[in-house]
Amino acid sequence: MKIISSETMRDLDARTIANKRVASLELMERAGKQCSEQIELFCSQLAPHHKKRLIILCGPGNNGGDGFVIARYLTSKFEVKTYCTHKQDKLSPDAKTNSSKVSELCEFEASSQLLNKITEGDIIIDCLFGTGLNRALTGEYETLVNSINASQLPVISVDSPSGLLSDGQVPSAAIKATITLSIGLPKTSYFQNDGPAHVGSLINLDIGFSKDYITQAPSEGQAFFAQDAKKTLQSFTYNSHKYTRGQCLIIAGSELYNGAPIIAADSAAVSGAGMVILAHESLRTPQNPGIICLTKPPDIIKSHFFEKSQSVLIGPGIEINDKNKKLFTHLIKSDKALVIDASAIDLIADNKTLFPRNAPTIITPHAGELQRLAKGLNINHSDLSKAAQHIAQNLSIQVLLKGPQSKIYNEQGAFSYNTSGNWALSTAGSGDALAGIIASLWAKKDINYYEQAQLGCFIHGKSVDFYTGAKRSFTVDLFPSLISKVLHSLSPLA
Ligand SMILES: NC(=O)C1=CN([C@@H]2O[C@H](COP(=O)(O)OP(=O)(O)OC[C@H]3O[C@@H](n4cnc5c(N)ncnc54)[C@H](O)[C@@H]3O)[C@@H](O)[C@H]2O)[C@@H](O)CC1
Ligand SMILES: [K+]
Repeated sequence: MKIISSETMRDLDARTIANKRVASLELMERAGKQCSEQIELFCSQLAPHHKKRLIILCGPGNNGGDGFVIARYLTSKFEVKTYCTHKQDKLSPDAKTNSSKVSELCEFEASSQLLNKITEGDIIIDCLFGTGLNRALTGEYETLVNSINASQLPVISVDSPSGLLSDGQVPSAAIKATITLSIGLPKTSYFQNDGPAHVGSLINLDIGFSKDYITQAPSEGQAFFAQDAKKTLQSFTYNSHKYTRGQCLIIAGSELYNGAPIIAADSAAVSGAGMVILAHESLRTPQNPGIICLTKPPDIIKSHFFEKSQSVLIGPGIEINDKNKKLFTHLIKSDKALVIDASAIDLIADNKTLFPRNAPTIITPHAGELQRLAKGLNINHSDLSKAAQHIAQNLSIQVLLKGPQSKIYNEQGAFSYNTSGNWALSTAGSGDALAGIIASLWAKKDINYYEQAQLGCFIHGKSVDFYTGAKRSFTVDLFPSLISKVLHSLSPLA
């Protein structure tokens, strides 16, 4: 999905309204309704004893207007308190209209009391400022935002965490959101400067801007959202069988790291491939008995398992020894779609003359692995994003640079941000699941490999977004069931 500037977003709003495609109040109604659905969904995932009392904070502009619509939709379902910073007659016209529909539920001109009020609730809905914020927050706003951040309460920001400027800078204070509900299209501020540290999980809400306006809007980059995932997830036909669904081979593990292959294989098996073959070094078995396990296979490259596989994943938990070095060179020379993860990434530099390959390749490094590879290839690695782009173009491969906002570069150096996931992913074994998911999605011929890689990264992140327990208690054995939940949310036919 296209990322646009806040200025372009305002222009899109204005054109839509001026050309009478959709009335401004109707746009606000759609925004508020969809936000309230997402808030309800968030509440449904909380522990049963959680009181779910909502505090909606509304500013003077249309961002506040969205808040009044949300209040109207949610008041019959939750205990809702709505506070507005301004008097009703000082609000923007649409905010005023919507405030009048809930005026008996709302306290106006409440700025000075807000500090005491926020702790009367359990979830804060931030509708103070959206794309109209044009300067740093000061005075009471700055104090309020700092107190909200210190409150340890979940905050759902509508369209933008209040205080985040359109270039992603936070000159004074800004809400550190748990979730940001982006209205219309994602804005540059989410991805630049201080943006990533403030937006939390991103969800984009399509409120029905006309397709031609969106096409004409200048693009500031690409990001992958649930809407993209829905379009990219392939469906299978009634006569699918295990071979048409694809076969993927996973070469992973060592005596020491014998869990990594299990996580990768179990994640691959639930992501679409009809057959998953695991070649590994220990007697440990995956959760899924359908996975074919080859323990210490003598020469996997000569086996029919290799021949029949459309994709091969190499890396999770492998030891760098002569046998694996030789195997790696064979794989690079082969015509298989390759997913290269973990310590196998370290073997690329010695094989750099074998690139570009004749088949799609993706590497999935975290920052440290990318730095090592860049060093090995004599590429400047002071700026990791530039190094990733350089490597992608030079070797003609895809590079998935893992991090809080993972980026996926294609062979031409263009990239897209992933928008799912949270810090629960920062646990050992998480990357093995990601590599397994992508290998599974790549176990097919004639697909758009770049789109499928983005889909894989999105599914992986969304799995932990769907996890309803304490984030710190998330363990990687939960990936298979969560992946299945994510896929089902993307399509009832998944
Ligand atoms: N028709 C539309 O334009 C739609 C707008 N929508 C919502 O409206 C938002 C944009 O609305 P607006 O353009 O009214 O802008 P905002 O509601 O973001 O804020 C504008 C107001 O904040 C004041 N302000 C700006 N910076 C400030 C600061 N640092 N300290 C104190 N006050 C400050 C301005 O003077 C103005 O009164 C979007 O982010 C979105 O949430 C949605 O309802 C969809 C439709
Ligand atoms: K906001």
